[in-house]
Order: sequence, then structure tokens, then C-alpha cells
Amino acid sequence: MKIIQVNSYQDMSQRASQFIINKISNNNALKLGFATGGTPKGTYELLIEDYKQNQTSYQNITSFNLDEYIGLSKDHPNSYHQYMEQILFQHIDIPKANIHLPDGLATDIALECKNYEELIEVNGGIDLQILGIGENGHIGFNEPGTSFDTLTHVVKLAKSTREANARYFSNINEVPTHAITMGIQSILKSKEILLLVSGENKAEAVKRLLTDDVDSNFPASALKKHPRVTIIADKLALSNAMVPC
Ligand SMILES: N[C@@H]1[C@@H](O)[C@H](O)[C@@H](COP(=O)(O)O)O[C@@H]1O
Repeated sequence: MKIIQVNSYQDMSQRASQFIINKISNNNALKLGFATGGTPKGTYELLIEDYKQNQTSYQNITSFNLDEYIGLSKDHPNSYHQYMEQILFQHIDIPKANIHLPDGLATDIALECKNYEELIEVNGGIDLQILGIGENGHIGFNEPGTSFDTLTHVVKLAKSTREANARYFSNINEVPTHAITMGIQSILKSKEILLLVSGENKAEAVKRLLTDDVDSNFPASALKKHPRVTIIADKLALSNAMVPC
């Protein structure tokens, strides 16, 4: 894993957006895996700024998101469909037909998971997967204990994850209990991974990621099995970790 140390959230967003833009300029038909949460918001803002200033085109980009809450419609303000639409997609020229997220209202959820995984496969797989990390080490919504063999599947969200994400809802009871997420195996199938980490609340997770053995009780440790992972982390996120300069 390559670690890029930066000073601040703003610097992380700057480096991350430049990383993504470089990949797009080398391959304008990139298959991009997007993450949600607070961490990549600044990166997406800078992608929009670049789109406006430099006309980087997303016409041929295909996107796959990591996850979606079960029970929220695509129009629900807290669905990841809406997050992506509001925070990024409506501001760039990516065609709607190229955008993919799991459907949290699918009547046959098992089939939806299977189809989503197949969709990624038939598109040739994800070239670059952007990731955040939960305080408990979750990636996507793969909670501690998830097998590294998992493909897209249904998860019961950990209490701590629902509590952490409650800040986006009016109260914790509104936070869905389940989600569809790409599995750890699905994530590891991506050709390249970019993990973004910022803030003191992630310092323990980063320390564990850098020092602990590969163990399903800490899902992000699976990333150590992948040959092309870049971590862009700010000072606060690295404050518990010993990273060589
Ligand atoms: N499913 C998402 C993850 O993809 C994200 O990485 C994580 C961290 O979120 P944040 O970036 O807001 O800390 O939260 C959510 O649970």
C-alpha cells in the first residue's frame, strides 16, 4: 500500500481529485467506483470545479457505487442515489445510463445483488475504486466479521455504523437497519483502489490498518491483499500511526 501523507482535509481532496483526473485523462472510458460519506465530498467538489474549468469529460465514464440503504427510494434525500446526484452527477456530463447503484427498493434483493455483481463484470470490472473507511474498519458497508470472499450482498448495519451515519438523518430511528453493499471480494476485484482518510476519529482505524494482521474482524485489512492501493491520509488520521517520511 502506498501512503500519501497530507496536511489537511483540503489537501487530501486536492490530491485525490488530481489522482482521479489523471486516470480519466489517460482513459476517458474509465470504470469508476464511487464511495459516499463525508470523506470524498471535497474530492467530488474539486472534480466539479475541474469539469467546469478544464472540461474533463465524463461522457464515456461508467460509474458503480459501493452501496445503498435498503428501504430508501432513489429520491429519498438520504439515499446514496440522491447523495451522488446532488454532490456530483448533476454537475458533470456523465450520462444517466452510465450510472449504477444498487436498488435499495428492489423486490428481490438477492437477485438485485447478483445482477449488480454481474453488471460490474460485464462492464469489464472497476478500474479505480474510491473508498472511505468506517471507524470500525468497515469498507463499503462490510462490517467487522465479513468474509473476504463476499460479493455484493445484504448486510445488517452495525449499531456503531448507524450511530455514525445518524448525523445525516433527523434521528437514529430513521437510519435503515440494512444495506446492499459490494462485498470485500467485489472491492478487491477492482484493478486499483484509492482510500481516502481524514480526521482524528479515523486515527485508530488507520493505525490498525497499517499495523494489524489481515483479519476479517477488521475489514479494511483485506486491502493489504491488493497489489495497487493508494492511501491519501491527512495528519489527524495518521496521528496514531508510525509512517516513514
Ligand atoms: N457506507 C459508507 C462508507 O462507504 C464510508 O466510507 C463510511 C465512512 O464515512 P465518512 O466518510 O462519512 O466518515 O461511511 C459509510 O458507512
